[in-house]
Amino acid sequence: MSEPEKACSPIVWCVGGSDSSGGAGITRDLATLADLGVHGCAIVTLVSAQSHYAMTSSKAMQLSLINEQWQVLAAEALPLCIKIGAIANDAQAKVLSTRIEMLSVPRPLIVWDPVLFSSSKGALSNLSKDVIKQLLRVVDLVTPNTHELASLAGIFIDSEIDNAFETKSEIKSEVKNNRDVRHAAKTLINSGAKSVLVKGGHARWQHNATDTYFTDSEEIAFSQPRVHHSELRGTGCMQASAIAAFVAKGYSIIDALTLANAYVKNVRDVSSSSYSQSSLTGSRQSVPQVPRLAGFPTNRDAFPTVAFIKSGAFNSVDGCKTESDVFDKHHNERREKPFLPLSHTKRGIYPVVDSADWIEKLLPTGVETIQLRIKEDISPWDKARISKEIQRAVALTKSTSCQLFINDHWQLAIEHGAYGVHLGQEDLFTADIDAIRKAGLRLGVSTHGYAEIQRVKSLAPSYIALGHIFATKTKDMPSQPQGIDRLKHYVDLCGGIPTVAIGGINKNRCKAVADTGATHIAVVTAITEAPCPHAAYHTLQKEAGFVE
Ligand SMILES: Cc1ncc(COP(=O)(O)OP(=O)(O)O)c(N)n1
Ligand SMILES: Cc1ncsc1CCOP(=O)(O)O
Ligand SMILES: [Mg+2]
Repeated sequence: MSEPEKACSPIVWCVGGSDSSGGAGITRDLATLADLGVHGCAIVTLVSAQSHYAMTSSKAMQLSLINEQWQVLAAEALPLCIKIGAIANDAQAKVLSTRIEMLSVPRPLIVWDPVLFSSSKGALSNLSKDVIKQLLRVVDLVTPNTHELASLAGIFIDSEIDNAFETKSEIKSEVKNNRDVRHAAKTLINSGAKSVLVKGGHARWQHNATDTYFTDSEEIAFSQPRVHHSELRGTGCMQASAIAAFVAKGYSIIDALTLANAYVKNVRDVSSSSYSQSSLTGSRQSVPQVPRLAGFPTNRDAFPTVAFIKSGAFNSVDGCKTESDVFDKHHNERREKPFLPLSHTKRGIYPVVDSADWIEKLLPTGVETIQLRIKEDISPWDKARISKEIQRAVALTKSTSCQLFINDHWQLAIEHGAYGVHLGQEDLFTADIDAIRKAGLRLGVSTHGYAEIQRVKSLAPSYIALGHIFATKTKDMPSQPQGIDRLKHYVDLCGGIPTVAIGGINKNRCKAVADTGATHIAVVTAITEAPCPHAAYHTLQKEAGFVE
């Protein structure tokens, strides 16, 4: 399948050093951006002479040249994202920090891959603690590996050695397990960093390779099976550039992190397969592994497992001693115990309504799936009344073949023996998922993009809802409408788990939605605001091609 959006290329600036081997640095950044359909501009900070195995020298660009590169680009067009890699010295870092601070709002998202050493083993950067602190505070996302994280956190943790060391690489905090990762990342956040993505490639203590994203309120883990003997250089550059590329293409930051993770996995895979082939034909020793391009990730197996972790969650997961245990447990356990599948395999329109009366009204249409969505913030409902309404809805559908999902109120759905429960992302932190499964109820879960889909797949639910596809006036949505192209990708990513498309779908749009392969189409106003709801239901069924 091709990439979803192919409008004119968005722009990303790359600030960093050249690597003569092409394996890393700004050369790799630009190749990554081009591979993902983004136009890359370059602000070169240093020129390095390096091969895949060694770096012989590196020379910093003059400040005037850094300034001139920035100015000439800014005069033309500001980018949607700026990716920063190696910075040669304090003077350069100060210029960059000042320039970033001067950008007008809304400013580009700034991603800093804090490269200190080249993967071909040589120092690239010699920054003092003060400029590192300043940089950390002006950028939006910093993407250290665990060694770089230790160095960065050490700056803030170890205040007594303040004057004893000149360079940040000499100041280390301990990062030997996931607890240390979390502590060090939190140190950066508490010291003013807006968000940190700690890459797990060097975290040998983890069973999987888990990248963890921290903000002051979130912690999200992206896990892939660990690759043990990769000789590929420049993966950090690729990942940070890919994040910048996906943000520039309009993806949310967590979707950009998910897509970039999948992208790097694909680059690793294609590069290592061509590398092993070259070893069959020639002497492997003399052939360095060079990165190949992989394009927009569309293959399901490239995508990481995603876990959203609430503060304190680690203490409440049985038998888990470390955070990585939690990720593994989360992944494996849910996969082993899927929710019951939907009883009806036929595709259909799925009305979402706010009362048992509506259900009674729509049942004669022969509707096969329906949802009771009572929102206390929209109209005054007390618990007793909600309970009665759910009880009545269950009674109405019991002797029919209609599958009734209850939105939000999972305890009452269990208590009254509903067919299923529909939960939102926030509900997943609080609802007792095991209790719903054990009670034999089906589960549907809302998602709004790649990261949430990957999160929810681990639960093996009865369906995954994908929204909102078009603008809707029924609900204030914090996310952007997804559109048809992305919906197609999401349906594919769900890999056979039934899907429900929702949001702004009406009779004119339901054919395009159905053509994506979404199993069901959920609608509120297309039915509840129609002059004749029965006729509206049948028209939607027909327009979607669900009936002749
Ligand atoms: C089929 C379907 N998809 C999505 C939603 C939205 O559910 P949720 O995220 O729980 O938000 P609220 O509906 O509770 O506002 C849904 N209800 N049904
Ligand atoms: C509950 C909900 N969740 C995502 S969009 C939506 C509302 C869909 O309503 P409509 O079909 O009227 O756009
Ligand atoms: Mg809900």
